[in-house]
Amino acid sequence: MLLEVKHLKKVFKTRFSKEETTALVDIDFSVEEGEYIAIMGESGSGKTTLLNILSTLERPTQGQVLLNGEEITAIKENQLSSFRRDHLGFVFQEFNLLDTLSVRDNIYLPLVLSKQAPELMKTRLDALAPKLAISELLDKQPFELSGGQKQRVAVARALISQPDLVLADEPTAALDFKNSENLLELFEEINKSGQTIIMVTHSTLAASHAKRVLFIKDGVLYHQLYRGEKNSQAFAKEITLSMTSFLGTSAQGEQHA
Ligand SMILES: Nc1ncnc2c1ncn2[C@@H]1O[C@H](COP(=O)(O)OP(=O)(O)OP(=O)(O)O)[C@@H](O)[C@H]1O
Repeated sequence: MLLEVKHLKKVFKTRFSKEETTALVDIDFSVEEGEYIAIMGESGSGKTTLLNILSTLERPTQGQVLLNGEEITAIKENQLSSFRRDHLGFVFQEFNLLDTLSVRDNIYLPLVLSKQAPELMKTRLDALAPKLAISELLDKQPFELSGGQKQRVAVARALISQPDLVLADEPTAALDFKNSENLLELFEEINKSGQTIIMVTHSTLAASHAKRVLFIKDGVLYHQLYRGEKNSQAFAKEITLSMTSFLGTSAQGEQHA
């Protein structure tokens, strides 16, 4: 099993008050290599907290996360950044590219930080750039790119270290419909080539491209759907029905996928 999430609980305590918020009550699931999972839930349901724990940015109050059998929730503070660099790839809503670096250097950054040889960086980028349609963009600066182009560069940066797991936080939220569709197709292709992906999203459309959707409510995983052989339109309908019946609301986010 690639990822095992065992009985995660997260309680936030505010420093100056006695108030506590239980963001995650008891979250338990596992992920096989090659899966593509979307995590959905209403605002405040605990999605970001869960993703932050999987990213090792946040520690759980109770429970464990194992990646390839290694307990990542127990990694020492001073080893966390190198762990993240070597094993995880991140794609964020706001791209998080550094404007002072060229596109190429942005993509190389995780490998520069882990002191990889320049030849290896070039070989990896030469293989990735055509797949992501960014070959023409490598010498530009991020501020010269459109949102869709920036997100493809961010995906290249996430993939260049050949991570065990790509974690994406609302990756289509800042994109228009067409660029969202392009990014979701790209994620599907990347997944087909073997990359495991976990994506948090409000968007039914985005989730409908995944192979499995986990629904979280009030810090509990209470439902999941498998796509199976369905196309994304049929799966989107099923997700909407689940959202409506289980969450008591209709799915959000259709305006920008
Ligand atoms: N650092 C923190 N300190 C205190 N409470 C927090 C903190 N982070 C999150 N929470 C609380 O934990 C609960 C879950 O928040 P979380 O951000 O995980 O939800 P979410 O599903 O990602 O929401 P959204 O979709 O709006 O991003 C909320 O009640 C939130 O207020």
